[in-house]
Amino acid sequence: MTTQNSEVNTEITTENVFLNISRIDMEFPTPNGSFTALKEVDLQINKGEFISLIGHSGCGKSTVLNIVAGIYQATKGGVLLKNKEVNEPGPERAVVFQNHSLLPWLTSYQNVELAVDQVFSKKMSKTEKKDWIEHNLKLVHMDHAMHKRPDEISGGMKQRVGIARALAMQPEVLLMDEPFGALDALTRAHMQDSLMDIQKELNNTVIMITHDVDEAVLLSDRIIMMTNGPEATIGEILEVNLPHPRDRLALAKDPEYNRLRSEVLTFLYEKQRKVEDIKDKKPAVKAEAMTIVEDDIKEA
Ligand SMILES: Nc1ncnc2c1ncn2[C@@H]1O[C@H](COP(=O)(O)OP(=O)(O)OP(=O)(O)O)[C@@H](O)[C@H]1O
Repeated sequence: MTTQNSEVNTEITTENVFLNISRIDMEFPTPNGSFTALKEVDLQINKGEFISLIGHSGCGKSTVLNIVAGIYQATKGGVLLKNKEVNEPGPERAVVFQNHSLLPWLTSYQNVELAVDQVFSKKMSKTEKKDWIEHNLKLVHMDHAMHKRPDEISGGMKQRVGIARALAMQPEVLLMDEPFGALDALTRAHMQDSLMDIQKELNNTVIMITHDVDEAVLLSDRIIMMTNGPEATIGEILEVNLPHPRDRLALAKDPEYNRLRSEVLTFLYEKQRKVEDIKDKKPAVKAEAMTIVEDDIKEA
Protein backbone atom coordinates (compact mmCIF):
# COMPACT_ATOMS: atom_id res chain seq x y z
CA MET A 1 0.00 0.00 0.00
CA THR A 2 1.29 3.50 -0.77
CA THR A 3 0.43 6.96 0.40
CA GLN A 4 1.34 10.44 -0.72
CA ASN A 5 3.95 12.37 1.24
CA SER A 6 2.75 15.92 0.70
CA GLU A 7 5.83 17.70 2.08
CA VAL A 8 8.41 16.22 -0.22
CA ASN A 9 5.87 15.11 -2.80
CA THR A 10 7.22 11.61 -3.21
CA GLU A 11 5.47 8.29 -2.97
CA ILE A 12 6.21 6.55 0.30
CA THR A 13 5.28 3.04 1.28
CA THR A 14 3.69 2.19 4.59
CA GLU A 15 6.85 0.23 5.43
CA ASN A 16 8.91 3.40 5.80
CA VAL A 17 6.22 5.73 7.10
CA PHE A 18 7.06 7.34 10.44
CA LEU A 19 3.78 6.80 12.27
CA ASN A 20 1.33 4.39 10.73
CA ILE A 21 -2.20 4.18 12.13
CA SER A 22 -3.25 1.15 10.17
CA ARG A 23 -6.92 0.36 9.66
CA ILE A 24 -7.94 0.43 13.29
CA ASP A 25 -11.31 -0.57 14.70
CA MET A 26 -12.22 0.00 18.32
CA GLU A 27 -15.03 -1.80 20.06
CA PHE A 28 -15.97 -1.15 23.66
CA PRO A 29 -17.96 -3.66 25.69
CA THR A 30 -21.09 -2.04 27.16
CA PRO A 31 -24.01 -3.46 29.19
CA ASN A 32 -26.04 -3.39 25.94
CA GLY A 33 -23.43 -5.25 23.93
CA SER A 34 -20.42 -4.19 21.97
CA PHE A 35 -20.14 -0.55 20.82
CA THR A 36 -18.04 0.10 17.72
CA ALA A 37 -16.53 3.52 18.31
CA LEU A 38 -14.03 3.47 15.41
CA LYS A 39 -14.09 1.67 12.09
CA GLU A 40 -11.18 1.44 9.64
CA VAL A 41 -9.31 4.53 10.80
CA ASP A 42 -6.26 4.65 8.57
CA LEU A 43 -3.66 7.41 8.58
CA GLN A 44 0.03 7.69 7.75
CA ILE A 45 1.97 10.52 9.34
CA ASN A 46 5.39 11.88 8.38
CA LYS A 47 8.11 12.91 10.80
CA GLY A 48 7.69 16.53 11.83
CA GLU A 49 4.10 16.76 10.66
CA PHE A 50 1.51 18.66 12.69
CA ILE A 51 -1.82 16.84 12.52
CA SER A 52 -5.11 18.05 14.00
CA LEU A 53 -8.05 15.77 14.69
CA ILE A 54 -11.37 17.53 14.55
CA GLY A 55 -14.92 16.21 14.77
CA HIS A 56 -18.06 16.45 16.84
CA SER A 57 -18.08 15.50 20.50
CA GLY A 58 -18.05 11.74 21.01
CA CYS A 59 -16.86 10.86 17.50
CA GLY A 60 -13.77 9.07 18.75
CA LYS A 61 -10.88 11.57 18.68
CA SER A 62 -9.63 10.72 22.18
CA THR A 63 -9.97 7.04 21.41
CA VAL A 64 -7.62 7.44 18.42
CA LEU A 65 -5.17 9.40 20.58
CA ASN A 66 -5.34 6.83 23.38
CA ILE A 67 -4.59 4.03 20.92
CA VAL A 68 -1.54 5.90 19.58
CA ALA A 69 -0.49 6.57 23.20
CA GLY A 70 -0.73 2.84 23.88
CA ILE A 71 -3.34 3.35 26.61
CA TYR A 72 -5.97 1.48 24.58
CA GLN A 73 -5.36 -1.48 22.30
CA ALA A 74 -7.28 -1.41 19.00
CA THR A 75 -9.67 -4.29 18.47
CA LYS A 76 -8.51 -4.58 14.85
CA GLY A 77 -5.52 -3.12 13.03
CA GLY A 78 -2.76 -1.36 14.91
CA VAL A 79 -0.23 1.43 15.21
CA LEU A 80 3.39 1.29 14.09
CA LEU A 81 5.94 3.90 15.13
CA LYS A 82 9.04 3.59 12.95
CA ASN A 83 7.86 0.09 12.10
CA LYS A 84 7.62 -0.96 15.75
CA GLU A 85 4.24 -1.97 17.05
CA VAL A 86 2.75 0.27 19.74
CA ASN A 87 1.04 -1.79 22.43
CA GLU A 88 1.77 0.09 25.65
CA PRO A 89 2.52 3.66 26.74
CA GLY A 90 6.11 4.79 26.26
CA PRO A 91 8.16 7.96 26.77
CA GLU A 92 8.65 8.31 23.00
CA ARG A 93 4.94 9.24 22.85
CA ALA A 94 4.26 11.98 25.40
CA VAL A 95 0.70 13.05 26.13
CA VAL A 96 -0.52 16.53 27.08
CA PHE A 97 -4.07 16.56 28.45
CA GLN A 98 -6.56 19.41 28.63
CA ASN A 99 -6.13 19.71 32.36
CA HIS A 100 -2.36 19.79 32.79
CA SER A 101 -2.28 16.78 35.22
CA LEU A 102 0.64 18.14 37.25
CA LEU A 103 1.33 16.67 40.66
CA PRO A 104 0.07 19.38 43.05
CA TRP A 105 2.67 18.85 45.78
CA LEU A 106 5.63 19.32 43.42
CA THR A 107 6.99 22.56 41.94
CA SER A 108 7.05 23.13 38.18
CA TYR A 109 10.73 22.18 38.19
CA GLN A 110 10.06 18.97 40.13
CA ASN A 111 7.15 18.01 37.87
CA VAL A 112 9.44 18.23 34.84
CA GLU A 113 12.23 16.49 36.78
CA LEU A 114 9.99 13.49 37.38
CA ALA A 115 9.58 12.97 33.64
CA VAL A 116 13.28 13.57 32.96
CA ASP A 117 14.24 10.99 35.60
CA GLN A 118 11.93 8.49 33.95
CA VAL A 119 13.72 8.81 30.62
CA PHE A 120 17.24 10.06 31.26
CA SER A 121 18.14 9.01 34.81
CA LYS A 122 21.13 6.94 33.67
CA LYS A 123 22.12 9.08 30.69
CA MET A 124 22.55 12.50 32.30
CA SER A 125 24.75 13.84 35.07
CA LYS A 126 23.12 15.95 37.80
CA THR A 127 24.25 19.18 36.15
CA GLU A 128 23.11 18.08 32.69
CA LYS A 129 19.74 17.14 34.12
CA LYS A 130 19.34 20.53 35.82
CA ASP A 131 20.29 22.37 32.62
CA TRP A 132 17.89 20.25 30.59
CA ILE A 133 14.94 20.86 32.95
CA GLU A 134 15.63 24.60 32.97
CA HIS A 135 16.03 24.64 29.19
CA ASN A 136 12.59 23.08 28.70
CA LEU A 137 10.94 25.41 31.19
CA LYS A 138 12.58 28.33 29.34
CA LEU A 139 11.15 27.06 26.03
CA VAL A 140 7.64 27.60 27.39
CA HIS A 141 8.63 30.84 29.20
CA MET A 142 8.19 29.36 32.65
CA ASP A 143 11.73 29.70 33.97
CA HIS A 144 10.69 32.65 36.15
CA ALA A 145 8.20 30.51 38.11
CA MET A 146 9.90 27.15 38.10
CA HIS A 147 9.95 26.81 41.86
CA LYS A 148 6.24 27.47 42.29
CA ARG A 149 3.68 24.76 42.86
CA PRO A 150 0.62 24.34 40.58
CA ASP A 151 -1.70 26.12 43.03
CA GLU A 152 0.56 29.20 42.88
CA ILE A 153 0.40 29.65 39.09
CA SER A 154 -2.38 30.35 36.53
CA GLY A 155 -4.14 27.79 34.30
CA GLY A 156 -2.13 28.86 31.26
CA MET A 157 1.12 28.55 33.22
CA LYS A 158 0.19 25.06 34.43
CA GLN A 159 -0.51 24.07 30.83
CA ARG A 160 2.92 25.42 29.82
CA VAL A 161 4.57 23.27 32.49
CA GLY A 162 2.63 20.26 31.18
CA ILE A 163 4.03 20.95 27.72
CA ALA A 164 7.56 21.45 29.11
CA ARG A 165 7.25 18.14 30.93
CA ALA A 166 6.22 16.41 27.71
CA LEU A 167 8.96 18.09 25.63
CA ALA A 168 11.63 17.27 28.23
CA MET A 169 11.10 13.59 27.49
CA GLN A 170 12.23 14.29 23.91
CA PRO A 171 9.28 12.34 22.58
CA GLU A 172 9.17 11.22 18.98
CA VAL A 173 5.48 12.06 19.01
CA LEU A 174 3.62 14.67 21.01
CA LEU A 175 -0.02 13.74 21.60
CA MET A 176 -2.21 16.62 22.72
CA ASP A 177 -5.84 16.22 23.79
CA GLU A 178 -7.39 19.68 23.57
CA PRO A 179 -4.33 21.18 25.27
CA PHE A 180 -5.66 24.75 25.24
CA GLY A 181 -9.36 23.98 25.61
CA ALA A 182 -9.62 25.27 29.18
CA LEU A 183 -7.75 28.54 28.58
CA ASP A 184 -9.09 32.03 27.91
CA ALA A 185 -8.80 33.31 24.33
CA LEU A 186 -5.75 35.51 24.92
CA THR A 187 -3.73 32.87 26.79
CA ARG A 188 -4.76 30.32 24.18
CA ALA A 189 -3.39 32.56 21.40
CA HIS A 190 -0.06 32.95 23.27
CA MET A 191 0.15 29.20 23.77
CA GLN A 192 -0.57 28.50 20.11
CA ASP A 193 2.20 30.92 19.07
CA SER A 194 4.64 29.28 21.53
CA LEU A 195 3.72 25.83 20.24
CA MET A 196 4.34 26.91 16.64
CA ASP A 197 7.78 28.29 17.62
CA ILE A 198 8.70 25.17 19.61
CA GLN A 199 7.55 22.79 16.91
CA LYS A 200 9.55 24.72 14.31
CA GLU A 201 12.64 24.52 16.50
CA LEU A 202 12.34 20.87 17.52
CA ASN A 203 10.54 19.42 14.47
CA ASN A 204 8.26 17.31 16.69
CA THR A 205 5.56 15.17 15.18
CA VAL A 206 2.32 16.32 16.76
CA ILE A 207 -1.21 14.95 16.85
CA MET A 208 -3.55 17.44 18.47
CA ILE A 209 -7.26 17.13 19.17
CA THR A 210 -9.13 20.40 18.94
CA HIS A 211 -12.67 21.73 18.65
CA ASP A 212 -11.37 25.08 17.48
CA VAL A 213 -11.43 25.51 13.70
CA ASP A 214 -9.07 28.51 13.71
CA GLU A 215 -6.60 26.66 15.92
CA ALA A 216 -6.66 23.68 13.55
CA VAL A 217 -5.99 25.81 10.45
CA LEU A 218 -3.37 27.99 12.14
CA LEU A 219 -1.26 25.13 13.49
CA SER A 220 -1.70 22.15 11.19
CA ASP A 221 -0.06 20.66 8.14
CA ARG A 222 -3.12 18.43 7.76
CA ILE A 223 -6.53 18.50 9.39
CA ILE A 224 -8.15 15.10 9.85
CA MET A 225 -11.91 15.50 9.92
CA MET A 226 -13.77 12.62 11.54
CA THR A 227 -17.30 11.48 10.83
CA ASN A 228 -19.82 11.08 13.64
CA GLY A 229 -19.91 7.78 15.46
CA PRO A 230 -20.73 5.03 15.99
CA GLU A 231 -18.26 3.47 13.56
CA ALA A 232 -16.55 6.83 13.21
CA THR A 233 -13.82 7.10 10.64
CA ILE A 234 -11.81 9.69 8.74
CA GLY A 235 -14.27 11.64 6.61
CA GLU A 236 -11.94 14.06 4.84
CA ILE A 237 -8.34 15.19 5.09
CA LEU A 238 -7.52 18.82 4.48
CA GLU A 239 -3.98 19.80 3.50
CA VAL A 240 -2.93 23.15 4.94
CA ASN A 241 -0.21 24.55 2.73
CA LEU A 242 -0.03 28.01 4.28
CA PRO A 243 3.60 29.15 4.51
CA HIS A 244 5.43 29.31 7.86
CA PRO A 245 5.83 31.27 10.06
CA ARG A 246 2.11 31.85 10.35
CA ASP A 247 0.78 35.09 11.71
CA ARG A 248 -2.80 35.04 12.99
CA LEU A 249 -3.50 38.68 12.14
CA ALA A 250 -2.21 38.47 8.58
CA LEU A 251 -4.04 35.16 8.06
CA ALA A 252 -7.39 36.63 9.11
CA LYS A 253 -7.44 38.45 5.76
CA ASP A 254 -5.81 35.67 3.73
CA PRO A 255 -8.24 34.14 1.19
CA GLU A 256 -6.59 30.70 1.40
CA TYR A 257 -6.84 30.69 5.20
CA ASN A 258 -10.51 31.59 4.95
CA ARG A 259 -11.13 28.95 2.29
CA LEU A 260 -9.61 26.27 4.56
CA ARG A 261 -11.59 27.50 7.55
CA SER A 262 -14.76 27.38 5.51
CA GLU A 263 -14.00 23.80 4.36
CA VAL A 264 -13.76 22.64 7.98
CA LEU A 265 -16.93 24.47 8.99
CA THR A 266 -18.79 23.01 6.02
CA PHE A 267 -17.62 19.52 6.95
CA LEU A 268 -18.67 19.91 10.57
CA TYR A 269 -21.93 21.78 10.19
CA GLU A 270 -23.24 20.66 6.83
CA LYS A 271 -21.78 17.27 5.98
CA GLN A 272 -21.57 15.97 9.57
CA ARG A 273 -24.31 18.02 11.15
CA LYS A 274 -25.55 16.15 14.20
CA VAL A 275 -29.26 15.48 13.85
CA GLU A 276 -29.72 15.37 17.63
CA ASP A 277 -28.11 18.83 17.95
CA ILE A 278 -31.03 20.25 16.06
CA LYS A 279 -34.02 17.99 16.67
CA ASP A 280 -34.24 18.37 20.47
CA LYS A 281 -34.34 22.15 20.36
CA LYS A 282 -37.44 24.38 20.14
CA PRO A 283 -38.01 25.91 16.65
CA ALA A 284 -36.77 29.42 17.54
CA VAL A 285 -33.58 28.10 19.13
CA LYS A 286 -33.12 25.73 16.23
CA ALA A 287 -33.39 28.56 13.71
CA GLU A 288 -30.95 30.68 15.70
CA ALA A 289 -28.45 27.85 15.95
CA MET A 290 -28.51 27.31 12.21
CA THR A 291 -28.23 31.06 11.51
CA ILE A 292 -25.08 31.21 13.63
CA VAL A 293 -23.59 28.28 11.79
CA GLU A 294 -24.58 29.64 8.38
CA ASP A 295 -23.27 33.13 9.23
CA ASP A 296 -19.99 31.59 10.30
CA ILE A 297 -19.70 29.71 7.03
CA LYS A 298 -20.56 32.85 5.04
CA GLU A 299 -18.07 34.92 7.04
CA ALA A 300 -15.36 32.36 6.38
N1 LIG B 1 -14.14 3.01 27.83
C1 LIG B 1 -15.23 3.17 27.06
N2 LIG B 1 -16.27 2.32 27.15
C2 LIG B 1 -17.37 2.46 26.38
N3 LIG B 1 -17.53 3.45 25.46
C3 LIG B 1 -16.51 4.33 25.34
C4 LIG B 1 -15.32 4.25 26.12
N4 LIG B 1 -14.49 5.28 25.77
C5 LIG B 1 -15.15 5.95 24.82
N5 LIG B 1 -16.35 5.39 24.55
C6 LIG B 1 -17.33 5.84 23.56
O1 LIG B 1 -16.66 5.93 22.31
C7 LIG B 1 -17.09 7.09 21.60
C8 LIG B 1 -15.90 7.96 21.30
O2 LIG B 1 -15.44 8.56 22.51
P1 LIG B 1 -14.21 9.59 22.54
O3 LIG B 1 -14.02 10.01 23.95
O4 LIG B 1 -13.07 9.00 21.83
O5 LIG B 1 -14.82 10.79 21.67
P2 LIG B 1 -14.23 12.27 21.43
O6 LIG B 1 -14.42 12.56 19.99
O7 LIG B 1 -12.87 12.37 21.98
O8 LIG B 1 -15.25 13.13 22.30
P3 LIG B 1 -15.06 14.60 22.97
O9 LIG B 1 -14.79 15.53 21.84
O10 LIG B 1 -16.39 14.85 23.60
O11 LIG B 1 -13.94 14.50 23.96
C9 LIG B 1 -18.16 7.76 22.46
O12 LIG B 1 -19.42 7.35 22.03
C10 LIG B 1 -17.85 7.24 23.85
O13 LIG B 1 -19.02 7.20 24.62
